[in-house]
Amino acid sequence: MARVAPNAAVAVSAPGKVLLAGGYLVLDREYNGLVFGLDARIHCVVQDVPTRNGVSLSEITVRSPQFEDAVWEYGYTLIERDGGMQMRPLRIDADLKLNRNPFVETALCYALSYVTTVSGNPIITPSAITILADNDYYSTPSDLASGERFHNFGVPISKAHKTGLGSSAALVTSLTAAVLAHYLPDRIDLTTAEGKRRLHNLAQAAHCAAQGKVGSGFDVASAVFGSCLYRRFSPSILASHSEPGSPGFGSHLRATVDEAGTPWDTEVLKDAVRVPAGLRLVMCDVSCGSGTPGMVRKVLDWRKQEPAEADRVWRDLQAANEALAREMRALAEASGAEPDYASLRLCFKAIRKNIRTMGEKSGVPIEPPAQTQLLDACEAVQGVVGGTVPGAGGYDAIALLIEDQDSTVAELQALFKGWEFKGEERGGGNVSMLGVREEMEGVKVEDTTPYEEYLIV
Ligand SMILES: Nc1ncnc2c1ncn2[C@@H]1O[C@H](COP(=O)(O)OP(=O)(O)OP(=O)(O)O)[C@@H](O)[C@H]1O
Ligand SMILES: C[C@@](O)(CCOP(=O)(O)O)CC(=O)O
Repeated sequence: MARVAPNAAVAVSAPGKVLLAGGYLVLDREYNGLVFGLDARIHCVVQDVPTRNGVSLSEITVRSPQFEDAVWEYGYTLIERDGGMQMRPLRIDADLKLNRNPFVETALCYALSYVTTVSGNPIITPSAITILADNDYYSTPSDLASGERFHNFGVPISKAHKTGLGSSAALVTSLTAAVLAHYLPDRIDLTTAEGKRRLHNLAQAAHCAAQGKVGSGFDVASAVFGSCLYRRFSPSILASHSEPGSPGFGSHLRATVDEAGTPWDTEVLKDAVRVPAGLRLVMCDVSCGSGTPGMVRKVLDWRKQEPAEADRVWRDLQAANEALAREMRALAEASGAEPDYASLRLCFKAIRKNIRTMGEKSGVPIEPPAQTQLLDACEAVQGVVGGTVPGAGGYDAIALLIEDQDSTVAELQALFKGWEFKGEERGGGNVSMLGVREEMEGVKVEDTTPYEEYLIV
């Protein structure tokens, strides 16, 4: 039987995200979210492992060399009755504990199950996969003295400080894309709309399975398509998906990904999202204690209890979010005259006001007073147009739209240097600017040369 013919080595990268507007709303298909890709990417390189003396073991090794103990070795077996590909973790540490990475394991299981079903060929050749993450996922520029392209953090991933850029979605997307490009070079083209759509569907299915719940998927969508106005898929598309290993999983997955039965109703509007020339996004990491657990559940519980009041808040916030997207696009398309950011400022004010209402009414600190003070202070800086608590909000981050000039960045840095969180039980935190900005493009097939020094040869 012929083997699935791989490319010798392929590299793919996918961007991180910020949900500038639309947190909570985007969980409901009635509403949408304004999501920006960020220029912090996760890169995956798949290399063919040559067979020795004609003998090849069915093994795939995945390494994430920036972290300690970040090697995952898998044996893979095709399960009978079309059950898909089973990944068996092989490496066991001294305490007989398996060091598992559910995102890597599930993404591989889904991608290889899809590859074997599409190619009709059960034989997958062994490979070595390297994951490389841009440093901003786990640090700020001032944390790093080395200036190394891919910093060695010297800790296990579980101990790394996450900055909230959506590492798991970017990882699942780039890993899935790299496996598809490696094993199905003639059957999927990630530069086409159709190829991206299949990648999106497969990565959403794997990401939901790995995290054990069907979220809105805005992070996977922006990892695939880049910045966009996003309307989620109906959760029913994935809610009743069969389990890997169960009879028919392979065909079911293929039908879902290729939209053989039900088409996916995801809406990704790329043209609706622009950043006007002369402006940029800035992300700031706030370490002011940890976020409140269960924020999403509490907000949704309140919405269920008070549907009429919640609908008003949802509608007002949606209108404010749409106005922001519209205004940014209008400014991007306007030419000539000196730009006037007055309406854009009002859009941010309206979003923040509605978010605070949502937080007060549901009893969840979405834009808590500490973040209100910080955002107000940022908005008073010359060149700052406006800001939000992105995504689910809380104490973790702020996102700002600013004039793209060094003086504004320097003034913000100075503000953050002396910033103290006051008047809350969560004192002692600090604020730092990440080295990232918006990125319009999603998944990219990359040249492998820049990664070579990090690969096992
Ligand atoms: N560089 C990496 N190498 C291997 N696995 C990684 C890497 N980065 C992230 N992961 C996987 O993703 C998990 C983190 O996912 P999680 O959803 O908790 O964070 P996140 O996606 O960064 O969150 P957020 O949506 O708040 O930004 C890690 O525990 C690990 O399994
Ligand atoms: C609250 C929510 O709408 C956004 C969460 O965003 P983030 O993980 O905080 O960036 C949840 C979701 O969309 O899955």
